[in-house]
Amino acid sequence: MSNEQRVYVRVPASTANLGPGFDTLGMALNLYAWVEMSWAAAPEVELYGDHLEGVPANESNLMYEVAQNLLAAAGEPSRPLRIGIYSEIPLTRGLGSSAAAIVGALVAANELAGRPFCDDELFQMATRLEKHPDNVGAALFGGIVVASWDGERAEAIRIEPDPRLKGLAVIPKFHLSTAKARSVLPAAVEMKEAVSNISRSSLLVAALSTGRLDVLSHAMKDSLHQPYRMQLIPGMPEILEQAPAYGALGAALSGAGPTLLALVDRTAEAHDRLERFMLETFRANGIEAEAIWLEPCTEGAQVLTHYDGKCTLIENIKGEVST
Ligand SMILES: Nc1ncnc2c1ncn2[C@@H]1O[C@H](COP(=O)(O)OP(=O)(O)O)[C@@H](O)[C@H]1O
Ligand SMILES: N[C@@H](CCOP(=O)(O)O)C(=O)O
Repeated sequence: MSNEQRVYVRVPASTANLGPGFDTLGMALNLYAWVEMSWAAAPEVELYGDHLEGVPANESNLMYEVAQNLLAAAGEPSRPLRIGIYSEIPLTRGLGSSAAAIVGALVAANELAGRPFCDDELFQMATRLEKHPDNVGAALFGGIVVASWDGERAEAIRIEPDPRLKGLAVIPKFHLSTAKARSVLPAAVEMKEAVSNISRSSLLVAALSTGRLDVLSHAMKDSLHQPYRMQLIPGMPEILEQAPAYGALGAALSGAGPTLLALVDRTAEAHDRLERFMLETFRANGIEAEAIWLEPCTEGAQVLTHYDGKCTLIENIKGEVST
C-alpha cells in the first residue's frame, strides 16, 4: 500500500455475557467507533467526538499500540502511524469500547499492511489482548457470537440475531472499568451455581438460535458474576428482577457494567414503561442514567472505501458512511 493511502474502519459496540454467558456470549450493537489509519512521518493520534475523554492522544493509545503490534507481527519495518478515532461508544460502561478499539486497530493495521492475517488470526490476536473472546468476537464478526477460549485458541460461532430483538441500554453516568468489575469476582464458585449457569447459558443459545424469545427471562439469569457486581451498581437487583414485568424479554448487566441491557420484542407493546421504570429505579438509588434504544448490529468491523486523502476529518467519514 502506498504512503499516501489511508484506511478507514467502522467497528460496532457490543454487549457481553447476556446474563449467564460470562466471557462467552456477545452481541454487536449499532453504536460505532471509526478509525482512520495511515503511515506518517511522526506518530500522531487524533481524537474526535465526546466519548474519548481521558484517552491518550499519543503512542501510548491502546489503538496505536495494538496496530504497531500487528504490524510487527506482519514483519513490517517499524514506521510511525497517524490514527484518527471518532467514537460514539461510551467508555468504561460495559458496551465494549476496549474491544472495539482493539478490533478496529487490528482490522485497520491489517488492511494497511496488505491483509497478511485472516479473520480467524485477527480474532485470536484480539482475544489474547482483551483476555476474553465475547465482545471482541461480536465486534469482529457482528451479530451474536458464542465463543470459547482455552488460553491458547479461541473458537466462535455466529448466530443471526432474531429480527424481533431490540435492546434498551440504560447507561449510568459513572465509569466502571472492566478490571474493577472483575476484581470483585470470587476465585471459585459452588457446583450448584456452575450448573445453573451452564443450563441457562445453553438454553439461551438454543433460544436465540431458534427464536424462542419466550424463555429469555428465565435463560438470562446469572449466578456467576452479576450477584457479585451488584454491590457496584445501586438499583441493579431491582431492575434486573422486575424488568420482565415492565415488558422486557429479559435483562442483564451489559458486559462488566454499569450499563443494564433489556431485550424487548419490537413487535410487542410500547416500551416507554420499561424505559421509565429503569431510569426511575436508578434515580431512586441515586444514579443518573441515560437510556438508548439500540439495534443488534449484524455486521462486524468493516473496512470502508479507501478515500485516498480526499477526506481527512473523521467526522466527515462518519457523515459519509452513515448515509
Ligand atoms: N478508541 C479508543 N482508543 C484508545 N483506548 C480506548 C479506546 N476505547 C477504549 N479504550 C480504552 O479502553 C478502556 C475501557 O475499557 P474497559 O474498562 O474494558 O471498558 P469498556 O470496554 O466496557 O468500555 C478505556 O479506559 C481506554 O483505556
Ligand atoms: N465478559 C467480560 C465482558 C466485559 O465487557 P466490557 O464491555 O465491560 O468490557 C466481563 O464480564 O468481565
